[in-house]
Amino acid sequence: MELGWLLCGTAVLLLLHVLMELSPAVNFALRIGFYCVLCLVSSALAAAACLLVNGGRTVKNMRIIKAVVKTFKYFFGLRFEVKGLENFEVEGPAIIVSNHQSILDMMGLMEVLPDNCVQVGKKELMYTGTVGLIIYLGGVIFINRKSTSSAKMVMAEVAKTMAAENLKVWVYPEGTRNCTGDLLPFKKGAFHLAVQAQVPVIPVVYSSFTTFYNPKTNLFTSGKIKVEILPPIETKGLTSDDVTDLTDRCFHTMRETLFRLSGRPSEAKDSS
Ligand SMILES: CCCCC/C=C\C/C=C\CCCCCCCC(=O)SCCNC(=O)CCNC(=O)[C@H](O)C(C)(C)COP(=O)(O)OP(=O)(O)OC[C@H]1O[C@@H](n2cnc3c(N)ncnc32)[C@H](O)[C@@H]1OP(=O)(O)O
Ligand SMILES: CCCCCCCC/C=C\CCCCCCCC(=O)OC[C@@H](O)COP(=O)(O)O
Repeated sequence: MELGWLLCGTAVLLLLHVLMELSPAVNFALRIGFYCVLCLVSSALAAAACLLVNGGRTVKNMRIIKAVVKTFKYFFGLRFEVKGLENFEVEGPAIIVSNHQSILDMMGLMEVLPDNCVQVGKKELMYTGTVGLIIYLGGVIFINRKSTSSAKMVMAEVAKTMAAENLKVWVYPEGTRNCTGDLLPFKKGAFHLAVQAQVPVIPVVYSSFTTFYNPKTNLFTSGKIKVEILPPIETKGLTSDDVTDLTDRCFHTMRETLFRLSGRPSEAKDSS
């Protein structure tokens, strides 16, 4: 009986292996499916640990989440080469902005996440089962992207509490995932937040995933991701009139870095 199950299991695994070798679509679906299952299962286990250790929703839970998610890269053959971690060592709160390519970014995020740092996320993430639960427990700030006024209100509240709680806040200024190898124009929320709280902006750039991950062509193989944490941009003395300039400056710096890390000729001057 047990031998029967063993043979059956081996046959299923072999079949999946052959299908993955033959069809990029199957390979892609199985690898992304596995990533989602890994997130859902790990989130359930991590949520139990967070509740036991820290008792509820707190940024302290990010340490537990980080420890778990940092192991995921080994399942997918991903390697990170990180430079500039010392740039996170600013005194007090800061806004961190980075490019956002895929749901796989959670691995890159946790690879470098500094202490006392929460992310801004779309409110729909709350309804992703155990993943929503762990994101809630980690203290993520939820915004409604469909309502600018309510998003602005949430951000203004964050600007007030950042100093009191010595928080760093991680924002994806493109506002959505973008896996084209370039940046989308930046939304201004992160930069308003930095100016309102008078805290520095720290840009973080991940090299393009396009050589190993492309949902349009069902590409998902192993690969290397270069990460660079850039020097902080000071906002002391800036006012809301300076937000557009600050946003543009950060966009161009990050775009140039993205192209350099991805081995692509710089086109930063052609577009804004
Ligand atoms: C253990 C296993 C675990 C498994 C899982 C692994 C890990 C999970 C754990 C934790 C990690 C969680 C990570 C979550 C990541 C989530 C990622 C996302 O959800 S990205 C999408 C959501 N984020 C964003 O959208 C942020 C970027 N967007 C913005 O900043 C926007 O500006 C906005 C605030 C949302 C508003 O956007 P909207 O499109 O409505 O408007 P505009 O940006 O065009 O602005 C219009 C207008 O308003 C002015 N403005 C904007 N913000 C402000 C402000 N705060 N104050 C004043 N004015 C503001 C802006 O300048 C524009 O005016 P003008 O054109 O005149 O300049
Ligand atoms: C009971 C409900 C069950 C729902 C099951 C949902 C399954 C989802 C499981 C695992 C997915 C892992 C997701 C990890 C979190 C990813 C955060 C993220 O990258 O969000 C995308 C968001 O930034 C931008 O969204 P859009 O690009 O605008 O779209």
